[in-house]
Amino acid sequence: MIVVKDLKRYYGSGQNTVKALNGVSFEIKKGEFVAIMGASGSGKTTLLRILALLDDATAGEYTIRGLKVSSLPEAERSYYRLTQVGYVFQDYALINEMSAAENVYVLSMMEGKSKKESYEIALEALDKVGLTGKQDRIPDELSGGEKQRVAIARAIAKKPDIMFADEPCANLDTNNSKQVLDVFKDLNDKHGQTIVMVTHEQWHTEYVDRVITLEDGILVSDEMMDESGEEK
Ligand SMILES: Nc1ncnc2c1ncn2[C@@H]1O[C@H](COP(=O)(O)OP(=O)(O)OP(=O)(O)O)[C@@H](O)[C@H]1O
Repeated sequence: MIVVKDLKRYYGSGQNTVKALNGVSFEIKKGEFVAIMGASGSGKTTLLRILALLDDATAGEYTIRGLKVSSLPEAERSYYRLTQVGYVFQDYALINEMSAAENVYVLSMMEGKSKKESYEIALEALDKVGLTGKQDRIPDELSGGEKQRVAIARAIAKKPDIMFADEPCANLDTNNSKQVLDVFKDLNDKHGQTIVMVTHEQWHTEYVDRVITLEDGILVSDEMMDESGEEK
């Protein structure tokens, strides 16, 4: 589904060049739940942002379902990003003045769907993340884990090809982290949602199929996991 070939992302120039990604290649199959791990500064967020079309690579090739997205014109990249890619941020990125349902359906409405249809899509997405009945709460009336689940609902409402999550549990305690990871696992198991998640917590590997580890912008290991989070 995703094919990445010799991806590079350099910041700055000359002696100050930072090689955030220095030639990374891998493939991700449809329906996989993949964790990207590695020390701080190893290039995880840089990689995720390029895969989600939020940033451009300096060099290399990137295809999604055979479509060479790395060389699409910006208008098409932007359309693809809006309609096909789900992204979950560390800090939820919810709009405080809007209810949970409104936060979820704002994207559907941007796509031109009616308010009624968008609201129904939002309720279905909130139901999938275990937030039935909380559609009218604003973010301040929700726990951190619930806020992140609203953000996940917003991401899945557009039925994305792929969902990306950048340290989605970074601001959550263990209990809320488990609820969020259970939602990802459920979406992956029951709906075959392809998920790529950056994390630095070893115990999160219990939830995923595969762990890709980066070190200084290079892929240093790519392991399949069994149910207990051990390498197969
Ligand atoms: N906009 C930028 N300008 C310059 N250097 C950057 C920029 N963004 C990231 N970097 C550098 O690129 C390298 C990789 O950063 P990145 O954020 O991808 O790492 P990370 O593995 O996600 O780290 P963390 O776990 O701390 O979030 C780091 O050396 C970082 O300082």
